[in-house]
Amino acid sequence: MASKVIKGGTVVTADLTYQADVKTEGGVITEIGPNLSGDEVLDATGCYVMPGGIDPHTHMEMPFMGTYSSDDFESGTRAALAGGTTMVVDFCLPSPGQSLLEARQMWDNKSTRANCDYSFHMAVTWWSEQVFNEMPEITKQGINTFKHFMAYKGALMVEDDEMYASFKRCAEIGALPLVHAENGDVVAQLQEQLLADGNNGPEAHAYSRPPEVEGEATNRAIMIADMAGVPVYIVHTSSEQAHEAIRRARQNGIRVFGEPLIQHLTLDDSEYANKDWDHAARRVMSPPFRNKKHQDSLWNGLQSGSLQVVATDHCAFTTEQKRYGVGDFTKIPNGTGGLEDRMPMLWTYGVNTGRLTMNEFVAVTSTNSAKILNMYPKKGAILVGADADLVVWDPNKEKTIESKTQQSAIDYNVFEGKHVKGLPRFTLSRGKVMIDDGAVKTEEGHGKFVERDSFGATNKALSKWKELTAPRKVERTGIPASGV
Ligand SMILES: NC(=O)NCCC(=O)O
Ligand SMILES: [Zn+2]
Ligand SMILES: [Zn+2]
Repeated sequence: MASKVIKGGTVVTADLTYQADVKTEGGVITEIGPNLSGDEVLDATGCYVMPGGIDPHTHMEMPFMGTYSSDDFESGTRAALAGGTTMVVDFCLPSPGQSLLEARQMWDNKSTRANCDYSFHMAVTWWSEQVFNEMPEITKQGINTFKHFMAYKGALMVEDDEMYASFKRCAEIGALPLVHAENGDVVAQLQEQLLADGNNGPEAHAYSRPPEVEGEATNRAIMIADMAGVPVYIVHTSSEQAHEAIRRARQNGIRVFGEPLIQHLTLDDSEYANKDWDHAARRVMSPPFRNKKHQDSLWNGLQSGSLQVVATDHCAFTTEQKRYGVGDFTKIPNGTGGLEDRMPMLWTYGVNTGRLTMNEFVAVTSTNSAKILNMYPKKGAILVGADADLVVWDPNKEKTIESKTQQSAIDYNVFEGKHVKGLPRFTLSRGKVMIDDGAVKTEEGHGKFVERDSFGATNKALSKWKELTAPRKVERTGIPASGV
C-alpha cells in the first residue's frame, strides 16, 4: 500500500492536542511530525486528526426475540466508518446448551464481511462444566471478555450463582466480565402486571424497567464481582441509580467500569409517549430511555471519569420487526441503532456544548475502550507503530440526520431530524481511506479480527491486591483445650 500523509491538521489524542502531519504505510502509523511527505496527501486543513472511534458494544445479525437484528457485519461496519468509528466489538451469543467454541465459529463466519476491524466478547448464556472448561480456550483465541445478562428471564438470563461461578473463572483466566444489569425477575413480574392491566403499548416497556431494577442489579453485579476478585464492566449504564452504584464502588476502591450509550445521553423517555405506535416501538430498548435527570448524571459521569466509554449497543430492527409486538409490548424486539451517529452526536452535544473537551471525547469514544479491553496502543492511539485507524474530523461540517441517507439497513433512525456539526472528512481503516468527504469507499472483507490478550492491567492489579488482602489463618501458640 502506498504511503499517505495526513497534512495540515491538529492531532487530538486522549491527552494531547498539537499541530503535526501523520504518515501511514502498510496499515500502520510510521511518522508523526512537521512537513512530512508521502505518495498521497490527505488535506486535513481546519480538521482534527483523531484515533478512529471504537464502539465496544454492537450486535450484528444478532439472533434475538424470534428474529435477527437487521444490520450485518457489512452494513453495520459501513455505518460505523461513515460516522468515524473504525472498530466494533460484537457479541458471540451461544444458544443455551451450545458450545462457546461453536458460537465463536458462527460469529467468525458472519464477520468475514466486515469493512473495519472488529473483536468479540463471548456471552455466558448458560452454565455448566463444559462452559467452565471452554472459557480458557476462548481467551487463548483472543477474547478476554465474557458477557452476562441479568435480564431476559427465560432466554439469556443467568442466575446469581452462575454469575458468581463465571466471575471466579474470569478471575482465574485473567478475563473481564461484562454485565447487562437489570433485575430480570422483577422485570418479568412488572411485565405480567402491566399486560394484565391492559397496558400493552410500547410505553409499557419503559414502565416495566424503572431505574431501580437497573440500580439494584448494577450494585449486585459489582458486589458479586468484588467477592469473586475480578473487575467488572457494566454495559449500557442508563440511570443515576446505576451510575451511583458504580461511582460509590469506585470511590471504595472497587474496579468497575461504566458504559453509557449515545442514545441514553441524547434521547429521553418522552419518545415513548408519542401517539404513533411505530415511533415509540422503534425506540424500545433495554434499558429504556430515561428522563433529563438521568441524562445529566451520565454526562457528569463522563466528565468526572466515573463513567469511561460511550457505546451504541447497535442492535437495529426494522419497523416490520418491531411490529411483532403490536398488542404485546414484551414481544417488540429490544434494540436501537446508532453506529453512524455516535461520534457526530457526542461531538455536537458534548464538545460543542462544552460538556466534554476534545481530549475527553477521544478518551470516551476510543482510547478508554482500547485500554479497558486490552488492545492499546494497537488501537485507540496516534503513535508510531499503532494501526492507522484514524478519523480526520471536520468541526465545521454539518448535516441533519435522516434515515434516507444512512448506511444502516433499517428504515428509520432514532436520531432523525437531529442537526449535527462535526463529521468525518476522511475515515481510514488501517491506512485505507474508507470515507472520503462523504463518499463511501468501504471494502467488504477488509476488516480483521483483533486479538485481545487476557490479564490486562486492571486484572493484574486487582488480583495482586486480592492476594495481598485474602483471608489468612492466624497461626497461634498455646491454643486452649476444647471446652467440650
Ligand atoms: N439493548 C437492547 O435492547 N438490545 C440489545 C441486547 C442487549 O444488549 O441487551
Ligand atoms: Zn443488554
Ligand atoms: Zn447489547
